[in-house]
Amino acid sequence: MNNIEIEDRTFEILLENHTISKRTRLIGIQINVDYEKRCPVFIGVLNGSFLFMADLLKEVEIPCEIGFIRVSSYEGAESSGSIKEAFGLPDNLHNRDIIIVEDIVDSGLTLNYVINEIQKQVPASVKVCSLLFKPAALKVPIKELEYVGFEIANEFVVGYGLDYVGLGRNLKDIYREKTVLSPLP
Ligand SMILES: O=P(O)(O)OC[C@H]1O[C@H](OP(=O)(O)OP(=O)(O)O)[C@H](O)[C@@H]1O
Ligand SMILES: Nc1nc2[nH]cnc2c(=O)[nH]1
Repeated sequence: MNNIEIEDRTFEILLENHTISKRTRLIGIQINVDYEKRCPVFIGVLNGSFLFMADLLKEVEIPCEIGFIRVSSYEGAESSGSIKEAFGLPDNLHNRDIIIVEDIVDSGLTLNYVINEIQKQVPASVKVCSLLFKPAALKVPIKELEYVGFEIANEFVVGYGLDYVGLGRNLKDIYREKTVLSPLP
C-alpha cells in the first residue's frame, strides 16, 4: 500500500500532503512575525521549489516580492557538486531582506553557491527556508538556514516538486526510495 513506481524504482510514502500543508502554514506564520513591517524578497530555486513556494507564499501576509532563479551544473556533472551559473537572479537586492526558498538541502552546495552570488549585492539580510533538510548529507554549513519544514534521513525522495529522472514533481505527497532487501542465502 502507498507504494509507487517511477521508471525502475519503487518509492514509499514519507510525508502526506496534509502534513506538508500544516507545517507550511506554521512556517508562514513564523515568517509573518519575523518580517513584520519589512518587505522581503522571496527567491525560489527552480525547478524543485515551485510547489512549496506557491503554498508557502499563500500563508505569507506581509508585503513581499517574489522571484525565481535557475541554477545550472557543469555538463556531465554527477550531481549538484559543481555549480556553474545562476540564471535570473535579480540585480536590485542591495539592502533588501532576502529569503531563499528551496525544496531540499542535501549537500548544501547549491545553496552555498546561490548565497555567495546574492551576497555580492550586499543585501540587508539573507535567510533560507527549505521544506526538507538532510543533515547527514550536508557538505558545507549553511548558517542562513532559518526555516526547515522537516529533517529527513539521507534517503532519495520524490514528489511535491522533487523529481526522479524528470518525473514525479507533480505528486501531492513526498515519497522515499524503498531499499531493496537482498534475499537470504
Ligand atoms: O544541497 P544540494 O546537494 O545542492 O541539493 C539540493 C538541490 O538539488 C535539487 O535541485 P536539482 O539540481 O536536482 O534541480 P531541480 O530543482 O531542477 O530538480 C534541489 O531542488 C536543490 O536545489
Ligand atoms: N529528487 C531529489 N532531488 C534531490 N536533490 C538533492 N537531494 C535530492 C533528493 O533526495 N531527491
